[in-house]
Formats: sequence, structure tokens, C-alpha cells
Amino acid sequence: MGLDIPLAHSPNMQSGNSIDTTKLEDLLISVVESGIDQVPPDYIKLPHDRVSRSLNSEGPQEQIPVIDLAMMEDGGPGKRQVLAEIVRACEDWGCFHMINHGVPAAVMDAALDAIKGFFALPAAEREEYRQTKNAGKGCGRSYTGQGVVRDWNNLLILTDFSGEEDRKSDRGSFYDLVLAKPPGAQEALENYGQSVNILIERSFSLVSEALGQTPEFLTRKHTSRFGTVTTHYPPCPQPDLVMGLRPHEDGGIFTLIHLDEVPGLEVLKDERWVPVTPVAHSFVFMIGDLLQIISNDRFKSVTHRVVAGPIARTVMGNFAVTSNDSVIQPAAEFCSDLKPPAFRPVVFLDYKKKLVGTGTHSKRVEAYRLGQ
Ligand SMILES: O=C(O)CCC(=O)C(=O)O
Ligand SMILES: [Fe+2]
Repeated sequence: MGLDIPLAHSPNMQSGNSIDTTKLEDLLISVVESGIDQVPPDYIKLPHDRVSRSLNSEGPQEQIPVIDLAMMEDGGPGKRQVLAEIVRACEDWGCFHMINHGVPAAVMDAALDAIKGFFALPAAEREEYRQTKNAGKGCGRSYTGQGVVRDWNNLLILTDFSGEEDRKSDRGSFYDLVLAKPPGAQEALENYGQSVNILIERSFSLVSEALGQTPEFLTRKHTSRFGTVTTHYPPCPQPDLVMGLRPHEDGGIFTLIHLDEVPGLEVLKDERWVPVTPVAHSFVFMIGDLLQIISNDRFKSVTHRVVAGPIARTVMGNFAVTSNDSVIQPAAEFCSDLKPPAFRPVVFLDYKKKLVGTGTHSKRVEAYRLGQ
């Protein structure tokens, strides 16, 4: 979202033109359901953009850290320990599994079941939720644009991140998309939004403290907002030719990814791709680009990708962002004579418009580095 939506996938922002590409073609999921034993040419990546198995098959497989927020409950020492673990995970990995985070397992299950239920609807019913031109919500695909090799996924965008205007918070609903199908979906998603919102606020505080600041540090400077983009990866007959989701960093402050039980997510560590083993009812916390800028490179956004596989996979990405007019720049607290600001300021709305690379990966945040 990613944004490209957030951060990684914003279709409107990616296209840079006014062609309503989402209306011109069938959804990938519908193509797959029609019965194929070969992937369509539009999805075949150039060899250097494919999954290179040899890179991650050597040596013992490391795992991203698992951090248990329940350890904070007894007060002082527990909280210090959790914060120390968060600092270490953010510095070493840029991500970690967060468990016992307060979002009830039943709420997580109901929301993910609603999204899976949507993707299991008859094709004609899914079409009612197709993303249309100038609406950054609904069912579509990531990384539109001419000449772009598609990624092996479909999105269901619940929050419209593409607008020039910030969404009003008084609508009584967490999400822009109203999902009437399958039955009960909207209620499940509203419950989810309410619970995840609390965890997002808590995470803003934890990250602030992990950076050695007060719990309000980030939200005093940057209004907290969050939105949800769900991604479905249909079963793929030739996974080695495609990419579920290309390498990218999320363009928000941080992301909480809610995985199902099917593997596929990989994070880049020390130039090696490390598969993330799903942990039931965890959220995978990932540092986004804005936090890298604000922390002046102390916490770096994590590069990640998704490999396709023979089994369908569905995830919910919860993107912590800020208001469109928020100016993102290295905070004075992280700058000194020895460590001058590494990035020039950028307004969040402008950052969102910055395209993610269409082929070989390059970090978006580097475009704002000073002295380049
Ligand atoms: O599918 C996943 O595990 C990750 C999705 C992702 O990276 C994104 O939506 O930005
Ligand atoms: Fe992402």
C-alpha cells in the first residue's frame, strides 16, 4: 500500500492519467475462477522481478520478533521491557508481530471472514462493489498504469486514501465503503474499525515512547488517522512467474497487518528476504516511510513483498497515517550537529502522490533525502 495506497496501492494515484482502467478488465479473481492453468501474460514479471528462491533458502530461517503487549499490564518493569523489545525490533527488523494487543480474536475473525466472504461472492455481486474512476474505495487492483506488469492480487479498499480532502470524522462510520454483502459484513467491519482504532492510538503512544519521547509526541505533531485496505491473493497456477505484491514500503506512519493463516509475506533484512510465519490473531506492526523521516532514520521503513502461492490468501492492512496537510520532516528531537536532518520536509498529500516504482524497487523515501 501498500498505500500504494498508503500507500502502496492507491490505484488513482498510481495511474497518473484519467483512464478508468478498473472498468476495462475483469477482476483477477474472476479470471482465476473461470479456470486457468497458466497465468495471463499481463501478470508475468520480468525475470529479475520474480521470486528468487535461492536467496532465502540458505541457512537457518530467522523469524520476526513476537512482542506480547500483555506484559505491560503489571506496570513499570513490564512496560520498560516491552518498550525495549519494540526498540530492538524496530531497529533490527522494522517490524514485529504484536500479540495480546486488545483487539478481541472474535472481532478479528469476524472481519476477516467478512472480507473472505466478499471475495467468495458470485462474480456479478462483486462487480457491484467495483472501484470506479475518482473513487478510491471498492474492489479493484493495485498499481494501475499503462505498461505496468500487474501484481497477483485484488484489493477491497474500505478507506478512500486518495482524496484531496481529509475525511470527516463525524459520519458515524469508520469506513468509506459500505459493504452490504455478505450479510453481517458491515457490522463486523464497524466493530473491527472501532477496536483497531484503539490499538492504532495505543501504537502511536508506544512508538513515541520507543523513540524516547512522551506518549503524545507523535499525535501532538501529526493528527492520527487510520484506514483499511484489504488484499486478496487468488490461488496461482504458476507462482514463480508472478509476484503477489511487489517489493515496497508502506507510505504511512506505521501499518498493522492482519494476516490469515496462509504464508506469503516476506520482509527484507540484511538484503535477504525472510518469510513471515503467521501467528494467530497477531498484527504485524511495520514501520512506514513517514516514521523514517520523522525519526531522522532512527526507525527505517521495512521493505516487504508478497509471494503468490497455490492457496488463496486474504489480509487486512490497517494504515496509520496523518492529515493531508501535515508537514512531515525530521523532528528536532532527533537532529543535532552530529546528526543533521536527513530529509527535506514534505506535505503528506504530496508524499501520497509520489509513485512507487513500477519495476525494480527503489525506496520512495530516498527522493526526499538531503544532499542527494
Ligand atoms: O499481504 C500482505 O501480507 C501485505 C500487504 C501489504 O504489504 C500492503 O497492503 O501494503
Ligand atoms: Fe505493504
